[in-house]
Amino acid sequence: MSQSLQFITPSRAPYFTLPKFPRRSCTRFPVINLPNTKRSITITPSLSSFLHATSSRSLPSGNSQTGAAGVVSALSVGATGIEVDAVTEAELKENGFRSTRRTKLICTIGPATCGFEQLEALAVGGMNVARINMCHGSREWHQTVIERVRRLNDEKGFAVAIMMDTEGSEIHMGDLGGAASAKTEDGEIWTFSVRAFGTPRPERTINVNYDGFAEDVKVGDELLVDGGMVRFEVTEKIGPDVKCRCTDPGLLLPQANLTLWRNGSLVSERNAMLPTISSKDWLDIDFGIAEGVDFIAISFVKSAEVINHLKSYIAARACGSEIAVIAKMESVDSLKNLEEIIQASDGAMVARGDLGAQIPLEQVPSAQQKIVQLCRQLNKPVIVASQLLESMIEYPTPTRAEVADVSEAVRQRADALMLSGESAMGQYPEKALAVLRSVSVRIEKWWREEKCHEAMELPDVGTLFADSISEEICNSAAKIGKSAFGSVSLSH
Ligand SMILES: Nc1ncnc2c1ncn2[C@@H]1O[C@H](COP(=O)(O)OP(=O)(O)OP(=O)(O)O)[C@@H](O)[C@H]1O
Ligand SMILES: CC(=O)C(=O)O
Ligand SMILES: [K+]
Ligand SMILES: [Mg+2]
Repeated sequence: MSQSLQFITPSRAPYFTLPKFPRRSCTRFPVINLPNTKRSITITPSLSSFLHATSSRSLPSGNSQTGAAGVVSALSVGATGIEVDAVTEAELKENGFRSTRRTKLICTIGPATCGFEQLEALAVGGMNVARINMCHGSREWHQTVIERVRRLNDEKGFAVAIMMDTEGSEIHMGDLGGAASAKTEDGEIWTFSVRAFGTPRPERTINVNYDGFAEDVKVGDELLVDGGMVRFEVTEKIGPDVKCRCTDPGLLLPQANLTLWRNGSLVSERNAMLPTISSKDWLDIDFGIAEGVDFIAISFVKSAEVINHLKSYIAARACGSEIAVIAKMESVDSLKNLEEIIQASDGAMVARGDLGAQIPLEQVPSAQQKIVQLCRQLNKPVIVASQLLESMIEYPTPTRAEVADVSEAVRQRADALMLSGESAMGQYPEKALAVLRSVSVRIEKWWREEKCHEAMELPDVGTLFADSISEEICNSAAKIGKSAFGSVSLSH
């Protein structure tokens, strides 16, 4: 943690800091002049990409001198210079200290972005974290991606972290016999089955990973694929085969999640007993620990217990490791136990894709607002994920509604925004990232200038008497700053 952040809130972890930075070697950059400050400082690429933006949240607005000083001190200041990564350095050179973006950007890496040059283009475009989703691809495939990201960091001065996302044991489809997707039409009958199909597989058949599937479903149930992107009605059960009629057509993607609804309620039968971390997930976690990933995101978290268990496991397996555990909020259970899960985790993700299949879609925005706000109050980083720029999988420009959605997440002060299909298999990954970046920077500027960011009351966090005094001094300093400059985040 940087000194300035300790100065701002001595008893708190910085509000924007994800706890771990990717390992990389430190290459010294030449001395440069920073336009806003006229100060000559040495910039070194570093692991502090998450730190510097934290500070911009706490800066008084409308005073570049104070702002610059705040940022300078909030960066990791080594004996010989300030540590920033290559992207921040470019931003600083171009626009000065006030330009530094605080909203971090996460890109899911898939076939569209796994090449070294493609990864480099994303890093140049502002990717702070590369996410690998263990639902897809082999461990060897993921290992190659990790190795390329590390090489980018080492050779080119980036500070891109790696997040590994577990598959989880929720019910999902198998692959599509090698096909990238399968189109369904209204009224078509498809068979969902736990049987293994030979090749070539019969037409319109889908494997399901959960043995109890045929027993759990009832004729008349609604089957939602991929958070409701495609819908079926169960029409018949024949042994292990479940025949379904397509009611909302769309594209089926490999490994897509399946959710059952009956009479307007989510069905959780025996699948509710499946462990949050499956045996395959544990092997993936061992892989992640061995590869030294920076974050492990746990899918379909139901309670704090699983987070505590995983944290103990990591501590025992990787002594001294700082792998951060992110709880993915994508189930009804996670919403019921929100506070205890967030408290136990190092950060949370609003995983709106699957969440939208477990609660009515119209409740997703309020769930997002609640999770983001609670994370802010509990001082945990929070990621808003899924369908931020869904149309950009196919088109080079976003819809106005998507831009408004991204803006709202930034205005709520989400710490990070995540691309999924847009960067994993879309046609315009770099353009989608550029939209996230420009919208983030614009909204941050807007709230600084118009002083319109979300007000926030934080609970007292000083546990010791000395902590409470320090906290009070900081709050008072922030209030003085606020009256002088009009806008200071009292929170940090
Ligand atoms: N490593 C990969 N290999 C192949 N395709 C991938 C890979 N990662 C992602 N994809 C594709 O991108 C799509 C969106 O990725 P995303 O990570 O959101 O997956 P998902 O299946 O929706 O699961 P989750 O709920 O965990 O996000 C996937 O459905 C898949 O088609
Ligand atoms: C990211 C994720 O897992 C979801 O939105 O479902
Ligand atoms: K996943
Ligand atoms: Mg999910």
